[in-house]
Amino acid sequence: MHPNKHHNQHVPNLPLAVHKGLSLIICAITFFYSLWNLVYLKLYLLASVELIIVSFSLFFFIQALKNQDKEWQHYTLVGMITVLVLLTPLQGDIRAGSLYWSILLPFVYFMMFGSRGGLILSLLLVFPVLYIIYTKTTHEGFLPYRAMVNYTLAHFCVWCLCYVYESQHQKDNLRLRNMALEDSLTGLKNRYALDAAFEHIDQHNIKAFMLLIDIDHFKAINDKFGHDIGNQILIEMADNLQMYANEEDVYRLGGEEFIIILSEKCEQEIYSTAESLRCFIENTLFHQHDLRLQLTISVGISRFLPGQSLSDFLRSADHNLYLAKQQGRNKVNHTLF
Ligand SMILES: Nc1nc2c(ncn2[C@@H]2O[C@H](COP(=O)(O)OP(=O)(O)OP(=O)(O)O)[C@@H](O)[C@H]2O)c(=O)[nH]1
Repeated sequence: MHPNKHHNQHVPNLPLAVHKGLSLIICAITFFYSLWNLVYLKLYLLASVELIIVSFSLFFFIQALKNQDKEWQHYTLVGMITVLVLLTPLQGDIRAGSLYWSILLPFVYFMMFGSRGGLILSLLLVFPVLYIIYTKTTHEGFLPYRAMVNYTLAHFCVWCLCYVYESQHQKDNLRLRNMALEDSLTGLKNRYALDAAFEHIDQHNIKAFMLLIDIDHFKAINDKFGHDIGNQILIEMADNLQMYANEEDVYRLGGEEFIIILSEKCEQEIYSTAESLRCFIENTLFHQHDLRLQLTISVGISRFLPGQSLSDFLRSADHNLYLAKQQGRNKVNHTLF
């Protein structure tokens, strides 16, 4: 083990989904209609509303490009599209077919607000659309009623499709996210999850400590008993570490290295926890098939200093771990007091 031999690779933060494309498309289409309504149809109120929407969607697009889009902007954008889609047939002639655009709204709602938000907003949309169909369709041959039934059925089908698709999409996203943050062998959180935890510590200036734990002479176990037994030992070690800390605070960094993040404790408590963990592992027999293995760990502790990067936080723990190994292993090394 050498200090600073790893922990330097940059792990990007996953960006929040932004709807750049949607705001740009809305901007372009609405601009086209605003010119049409202004110049040809002379529908000045509608054209003015459309030009306001053009300006907002352009603004949202620029914000999204800079990854500075806010939640209220998403709501405002969707609100504006809804108003536009409903206002156009009210202002103009329903036979021009502008109400057809309303069939797209459930897609937008589900895309922007997920399955629950999409479901509610799509349901709310039905009432004003039915009102418009009823009031703007000529009352002959049951036309308004036939149009309302057709619209309701079509809307219901789109609604179901969007709901099924978006629910599955959300489940897949959650599963992928968990997979991305989880160590596949031990089920512990991985380095990516550590990045997220560190961001929280850094942002809230939390008094946090890192225990960097390394199994002593693990290579010898692999060499003597094989890689599979080595893997089982790592799993058993992960279980043991979880008994010493909140499950959420234990990470596998890779190989035979683990991390425990402890917060809101004093230096003495941190040292005592690390020391009792070391003793516990030393006195625990690892059971693999008919093998009974006794293992030891070395621990390096670091304290998070405000403004420090994760690499620095890790480097400091790594240095203390290196010293623990130098002192003969089965040791806790720290510079806490
Ligand atoms: N079974 C198994 N072995 C792994 C895994 N990842 C890394 N290793 C092995 O872990 C061993 C780590 O060995 P070293 O870093 O040399 O250190 P060590 O033998 O533990 O000795 P010290 O750390 O100096 O006490 C290497 O043999 C790696 O092949 C894994 O996922 N499964």
